Amino acid sequence: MLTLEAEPDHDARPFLDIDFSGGAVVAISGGSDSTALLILLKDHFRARWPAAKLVAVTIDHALRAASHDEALQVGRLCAGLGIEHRIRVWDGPKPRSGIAAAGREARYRLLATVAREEGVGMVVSGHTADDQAETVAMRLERSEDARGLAGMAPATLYDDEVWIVRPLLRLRRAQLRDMLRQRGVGWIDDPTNEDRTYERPRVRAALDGEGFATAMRLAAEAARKRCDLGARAARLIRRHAAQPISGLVHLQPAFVGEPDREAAAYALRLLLAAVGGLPQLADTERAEALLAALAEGTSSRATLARVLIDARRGAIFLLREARGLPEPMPAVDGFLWDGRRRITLRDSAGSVVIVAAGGTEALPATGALPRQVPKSLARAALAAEPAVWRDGRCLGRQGAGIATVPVVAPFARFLPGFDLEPARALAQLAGAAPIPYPPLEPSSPCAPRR
Ligand SMILES: Nc1ncnc2c1ncn2[C@@H]1O[C@H](COP(=O)(O)OP(=O)(O)OP(=O)(O)O)[C@@H](O)[C@H]1O
Repeated sequence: MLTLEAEPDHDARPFLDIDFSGGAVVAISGGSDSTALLILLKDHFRARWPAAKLVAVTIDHALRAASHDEALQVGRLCAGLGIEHRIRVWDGPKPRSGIAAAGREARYRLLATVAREEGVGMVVSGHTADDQAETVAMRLERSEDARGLAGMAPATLYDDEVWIVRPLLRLRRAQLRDMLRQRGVGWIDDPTNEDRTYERPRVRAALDGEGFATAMRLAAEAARKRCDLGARAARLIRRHAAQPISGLVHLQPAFVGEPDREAAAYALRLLLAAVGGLPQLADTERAEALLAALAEGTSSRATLARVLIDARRGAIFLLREARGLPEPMPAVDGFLWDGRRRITLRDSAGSVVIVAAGGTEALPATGALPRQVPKSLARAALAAEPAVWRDGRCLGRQGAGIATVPVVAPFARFLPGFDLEPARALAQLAGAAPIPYPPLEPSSPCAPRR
């Protein structure tokens, strides 16, 4: 049996550092890994968290004829174990290409919805070391950004609210299958897992023992590096960045002279993504080139990753560029507006309200602007902010029971635990709600200092 730099007893007790007091939703497809997860969790809850809620959920992707019956089969397994089981069907339109990614997105959305309905803050998934090694191998092949080589995080915050926890990331699939066989529990083999027209099954088939060990070693190194770099960048953001008015970030010129160049470039990539409202960080080379240009200290204007960078004597400003802003649209609860704001409806039933860019009406009187903020930039930044309109009248940032709540753009949908420190710094900068702690003990990889 292969163990992976395991902490003592980790393999035998994968749930040891997880706080289940708030209960858990178990994501179970019926495959071997999630079936093993369910069995092990059931034991763990009985022994350690007898009063906590455990609910199993199967998503029927409705892509194969057998999926409905398989979901019912999982329901019977759960009934035998005395665990509540829910089935949710992905019944939206299915894209022709990118079906795996769309399915994953729908799955997390449906799982998180059940967690909210059940009043549980955590979804537990059965991702294993095999899944992790495959993920890293695929990212290596695509020569993605080095931070992606960290693979899947032990805990990822979804939609600012629900933690997706992956306790089996250091266990091998073969170990789990052995355990199931010993207990006489069967599982469902999804034919898609063997279908080599898909990338993952191809990578899986090609990954031998050595490839597996290499991928896991790379992942561990990349995770350490990503946490460390993130913490250094977070310090620079806290030290040098401020948001004098909504949508406008002010960077002190000393930022570009910071000796930790790697952290400064990373901080700039994070800031650009946050201001531009993008889920992915700006390109490293371009961010480094921008940093070098800014370090020359001359007045300049540039755009990168939907952000206008305005450097002038004594200040650098970042604001969302005016191009490509969302069209006016009806307000929908939970909608991520331009990647930067979450629309929340409190009590606006029935009223037709449009959220559109163009909040210049919200511009404070010139006297109220902080001294270092040029009026033209303030105006441009506020024009790229959302505003609530009703019957042709602008109600400002909020009104008619609608609020446009700031979120940390690169992490608004998925915040991998590796990135908690920079996400916290960006949340503070944007005036977003503080990011909740993961349900992990502080000794876990990337659990933040409290
Ligand atoms: N249809 C589904 N319903 C609920 N959870 C799912 C579903 N598909 C995947 N998951 C969750 O995501 C994890 C990883 O997904 P992946 O596609 O690798 O699993 P799988 O091959 O379908 O099944 P398993 O991981 O159980 O062997 C699963 O272990 C499970 O926790």
